[in-house]
Amino acid sequence: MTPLLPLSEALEQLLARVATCPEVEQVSLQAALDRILAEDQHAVIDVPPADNSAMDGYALRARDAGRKLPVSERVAAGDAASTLREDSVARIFTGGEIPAGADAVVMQEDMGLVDGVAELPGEIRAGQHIRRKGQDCRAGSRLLPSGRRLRPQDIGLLASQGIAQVPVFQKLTVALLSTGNELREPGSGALPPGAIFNSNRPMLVGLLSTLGCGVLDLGIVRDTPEATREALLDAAARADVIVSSGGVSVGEADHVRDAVRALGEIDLWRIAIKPGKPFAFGHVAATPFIGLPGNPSSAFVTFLLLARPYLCALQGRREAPPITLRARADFTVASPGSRQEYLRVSLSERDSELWAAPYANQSSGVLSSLSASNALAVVPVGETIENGQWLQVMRLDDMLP
Ligand SMILES: Nc1nc2c(c(=O)[nH]1)N[C@H]1C(S)=C(S)[C@@H](COP(=O)(O)OP(=O)(O)OC[C@H]3O[C@@H](n4cnc5c(N)ncnc54)[C@H](O)[C@@H]3O)O[C@H]1N2
Ligand code: MOO
Repeated sequence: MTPLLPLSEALEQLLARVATCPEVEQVSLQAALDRILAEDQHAVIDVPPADNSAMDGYALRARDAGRKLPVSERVAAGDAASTLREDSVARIFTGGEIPAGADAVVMQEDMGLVDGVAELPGEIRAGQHIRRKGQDCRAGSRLLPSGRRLRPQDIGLLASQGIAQVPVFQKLTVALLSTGNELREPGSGALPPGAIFNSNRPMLVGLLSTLGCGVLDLGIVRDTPEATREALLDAAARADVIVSSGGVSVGEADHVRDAVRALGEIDLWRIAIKPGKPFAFGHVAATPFIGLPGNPSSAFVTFLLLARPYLCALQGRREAPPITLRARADFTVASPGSRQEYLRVSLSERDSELWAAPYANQSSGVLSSLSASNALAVVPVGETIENGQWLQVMRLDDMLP
C-alpha cells in the first residue's frame, strides 16, 4: 500500500503540472465581472482629476478666518474651475472643483450667514475638507494586477479611469462525469433498491460554476468500458480539464480508472486528510484528469483543498490562498490518527471570540454536515483537542469562489 501523502505535497505536485495560462480575450467592462484579469491595469488619469470639495459649504482662504466676507460665486460639481476673488468666499457643493486661490472648505453648518455675508469661523485649517487631485489614483500607478479575479469594486475602479474594455483569460471548460452504478438522477422517479440519488453532480456543477468555469456536464457515465472510453475521449477533445467523482478508492476495477489508464496516465494518491483520502490525478490524451472521491463530503473537501487551487492556477488566477482564522474548539476530540482532519463546524461569536462547534456526524458520506456548517476546522495529525483550545479554521465562504 502506498504511504499517505501530506496535503502540501499533493498540492505542490498538482500545481507543478500547471504550465500555461489560457488565451486572452477582450471583453466589455460589465462582462468582465468574475473574470480573471490577463494584464496589469494602470491608471491613465489622476482621480480625482482636480482638487474638489468633500462637503457642501464655502471655499475660501484659511488666512481669512474670523472675517466677514461676501459670497462672490457658486461652484457645483461639474462646473469648470474658476478663480476665487480676493476678500470673498465661494459657495461650493460636494464634488465642486476648488477655485484657484482657495485653500480650505468650511461646512455650511459651521458658517454664519447674515444678509448674504459670510461670517467665517475663528479657526480654519488650510486644506480642510479638500479632496486632493490624484488622491484616489495617480496616472501611471498600478490599479490591478494580472491574475486578479475581478470583483464589483474592481470594475468600478476601472470605470473611474474611463477603461471600457479589459483583457481577461478565456474561461476554462471542465468536463464533469459521475461514476457509480447505484446513481440515479433527481427527477428520475422513486429509487429502486440499492440506488441513491446523484448529489455530487449538481454540487460539483455548482462548485465549478462558482469558480467561473464553463461546465461540460456528461452526467452519469454508462457502466461499460466502451461507454467510459468514449465519454473520456469526448471530454478530452472538448474540455480543458476532466473532473470525475467516485471510483478512486481501492475497490474492484472501476471503468473510469481503467479507461484513464488506457488512454493516458493516472496516479492514485492516498492523501493524509480526512475526509478525502483517495484522490486521482492524471491525463486523458493531453487533457488533465482529476478524480475526486465518491463520498459527497470527501468530494467537496478535496475540491476545495486540491481541485480549487489547481483550477485557479490553470485559469491564470494568482491570489493569496484563502485566509485562515483562529477559533476556540467548542468540543474535545482525541488524537485522530494518521490523517489531518477537516471537521465541518459552525462558527459563532461569543464574548468577542470565535467558537467552532462540530456537526455531530462527521462521516464523509454525510452531506448534511456541510450544509449545516460554515467552516472547516483543522485538527492536525496526532493532536488531542481540548475544549477551548485555539484551532485554525477556514470559512467556506472565504474558500469560494
Ligand atoms: N478498503 C477500503 N475501502 C475504502 C477506503 C480504503 O482506503 N480502503 N477508502 C474509503 C474512503 S476514505 C473513501 S473517501 C471512499 C472513496 O471511494 P471512491 O472514490 O472509490 O467512491 P465510490 O466507492 O464510488 O463511492 C463512495 C461512496 O460515495 C457514494 N457516491 C459516489 N458517487 C456519488 C454521487 N455522485 N452522489 C452521491 N453519492 C455518491 C457511493 O454510493 C459510496 O457510498 O472509499 C472508502 N473505502
Ligand atoms: O476520505 Mo474518506 O473521505 O475518509 O471517507
